[in-house]
Amino acid sequence: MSTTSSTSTPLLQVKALVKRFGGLTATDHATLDVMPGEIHALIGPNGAGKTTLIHQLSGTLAPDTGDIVFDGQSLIALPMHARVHRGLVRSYQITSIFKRLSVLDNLALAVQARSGSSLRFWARARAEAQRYAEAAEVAQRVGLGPLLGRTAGGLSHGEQRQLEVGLALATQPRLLLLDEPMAGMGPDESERMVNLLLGLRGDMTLLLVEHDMDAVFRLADTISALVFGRVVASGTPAQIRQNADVRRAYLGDDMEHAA
Ligand SMILES: Nc1ncnc2c1ncn2[C@@H]1O[C@H](COP(=O)(O)OP(=O)(O)OP(=O)(O)O)[C@@H](O)[C@H]1O
Repeated sequence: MSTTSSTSTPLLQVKALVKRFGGLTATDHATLDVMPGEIHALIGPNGAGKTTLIHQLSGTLAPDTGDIVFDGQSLIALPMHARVHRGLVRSYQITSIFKRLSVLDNLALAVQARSGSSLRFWARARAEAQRYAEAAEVAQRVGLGPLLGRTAGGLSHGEQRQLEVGLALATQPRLLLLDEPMAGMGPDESERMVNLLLGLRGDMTLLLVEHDMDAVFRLADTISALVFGRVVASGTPAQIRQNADVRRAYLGDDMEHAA
């Protein structure tokens, strides 16, 4: 895994991505840079093309034109698993929750999926102990430390979303893509997720799509706003709050409330 990126070089460069569905242009020369170690939020009104953009980054959708450069290399020709191998991971794209298994077993399986199991017999027991230790560490990071033995299917909605982030973390991403991590959460669950994501800042790079503006403005180092498939602004939360195009797109509503 390369660690050559300097802080002034973007980890991810999204270059003029165009994706059309028939007559509809869902992403229209979408362009943005994600810097290493930052929390970058992608916002935009409903139907702006946020999910379509994330799908193109993860490799589930191929753009019509444009480029995606990760750590200096184009990913455009690479399938999803090869992007994951390079460290570009979308939460719950690799592993989904096994509801009848425990939190710890779920995470241990995700660690195993990353590390493979081509070891000789005599080394397997030690590897398994290491896997479970790492799984327990990940559980701690996502706030599920006290729930290691709990069956995943019995977790609350918010806890299951925490586990999904944990499953992605177990693959040791360099850049983690999160599509609406706060969706369907109550205030307490959202607060826990915000704190969880703040705890990851610096250790990895996060690109998240989120409608909860309070969460976005608390979390993000950089915000990019997508309107009709175009990135109309990219900047600090203060810059985005003041941006006329962004305010127009939201008709002032959510922006006014975002602290
Ligand atoms: N597979 C598809 N086929 C046809 N049109 C699609 C497809 N996927 C998305 N679209 C359209 O592309 C546009 C962008 O959709 P997308 O889901 O990316 O927006 P979004 O910003 O994520 O919206 P939301 O915030 O509501 O989730 C929408 O008009 C949507 O209807």
